[in-house]
Amino acid sequence: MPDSLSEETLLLVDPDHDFLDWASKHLAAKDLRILRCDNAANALKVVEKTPVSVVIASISIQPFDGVELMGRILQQSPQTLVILTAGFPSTSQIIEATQKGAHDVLRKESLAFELRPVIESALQTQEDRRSAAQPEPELPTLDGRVKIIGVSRSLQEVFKLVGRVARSDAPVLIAGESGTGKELVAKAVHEYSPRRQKELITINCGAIPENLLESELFGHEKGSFTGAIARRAGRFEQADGGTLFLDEIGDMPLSIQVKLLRVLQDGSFSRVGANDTLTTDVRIVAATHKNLASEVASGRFREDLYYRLNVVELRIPALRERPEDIPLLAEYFLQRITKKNGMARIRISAEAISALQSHHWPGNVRELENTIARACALASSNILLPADIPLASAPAKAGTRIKDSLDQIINAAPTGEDVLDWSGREIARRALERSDGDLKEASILLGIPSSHLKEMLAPKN
Ligand SMILES: Nc1ncnc2c1ncn2[C@@H]1O[C@H](COP(=O)(O)OP(=O)(O)OP(=O)(O)O)[C@@H](O)[C@H]1O
Repeated sequence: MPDSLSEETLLLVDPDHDFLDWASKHLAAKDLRILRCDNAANALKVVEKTPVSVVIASISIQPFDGVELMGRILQQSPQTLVILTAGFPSTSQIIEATQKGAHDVLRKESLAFELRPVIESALQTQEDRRSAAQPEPELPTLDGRVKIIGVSRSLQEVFKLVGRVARSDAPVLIAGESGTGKELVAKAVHEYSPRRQKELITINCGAIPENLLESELFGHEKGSFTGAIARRAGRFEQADGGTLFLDEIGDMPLSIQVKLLRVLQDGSFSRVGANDTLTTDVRIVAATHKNLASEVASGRFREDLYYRLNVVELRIPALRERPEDIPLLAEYFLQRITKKNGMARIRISAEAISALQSHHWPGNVRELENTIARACALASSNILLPADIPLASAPAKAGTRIKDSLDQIINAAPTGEDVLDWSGREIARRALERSDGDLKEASILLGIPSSHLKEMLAPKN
């Protein structure tokens, strides 16, 4: 350890004595005092008596767990940095621990490489903070419900960021390819925020025609346009006190971007056809699969709005960049799909997992979910082998099948109808039929968002 980190006290809390021995040796340095405890009650007594700079504690310590230990330590010593460790921290453990003030949450198995640099940087943070340290505000107890699977480092960093930003009102911009889980992350931001008792309203800016989007967002007065038969509140009013999730913000027309900017600046807006100004208290979470900076450069997105929205950016990595998430995601979808359909348990072979991990996944997690759903439907035994998994990079035979299906669709289109409109509607209708009318299920089957499916089903003029 560098000299600048001298005269610090580090407390290791873990039930495993071998780990305590290893970590004490591994971190030993001149002028670094290392204390150790194998239970939480004693650790608390140590912190009561001795100023401790950094605590590194196992989440599964006894007689109360590491998260509770951290809460009690931070109550009496808000300056202390607490790092929690767990064999396999769950999404909610990471978010909650970070939100309740953990400096970091680490997987046990990565400690051999990470422990020393993490402690060094924590001690450095302590030095930097020493003069101006402010206690973290106490946070309400949270019980998030959204289930997000992810063990990759990159996704766990996203969870930590969610934990940090959820409690503020700052706008959040979630970026990532289609199907990476942007909507799930938006839900997590809401569910872990103090606004969670109020509504999370979602609107897909790309799926609503420009002339309707304004009234959808801001509401309208009776008679303000043909079809406005009654006064109607918009999404901004409905979401008052809660969160408004603007999906596909990159598709929002420029005329509406100006109005959104006004709400972001001072919380005010007017219904379509009204002169008076209303105010609202809404937290904005926006998402896009587009590169908004290039949309700004090409004049399709307002620069001032971009900076207003991009106060906190959460970037969700593509699935192909985090193949280590695939085994757990596949298992999660398998269990969910078989349970939902009352099917017997289906397992997945190691070879099939390898095949999934080497696929490119242009449709990301949605495509994986869809692939597992199809594999379950077609499975000939209770174990999925590579041959049971229909991946898109399939051989030429698949191309022939697609051509045959296309010929069938084109031949079946009624004369006088636009074949593209008709076939889109037909595909959507068949998927819905196969899913017993369940829109969500049908959208998974096709690998498209349900808002697109709704659009495909709508009759065209
Ligand atoms: N980490 C994850 N854990 C569990 N399910 C996930 C995860 N990521 C995505 N999913 C599932 O994948 C599907 C697509 O996710 P979601 O709709 O949040 O993606 P998106 O990025 O918003 O997509 P789009 O840009 O097309 O709207 C959903 O069914 C969601 O539940």
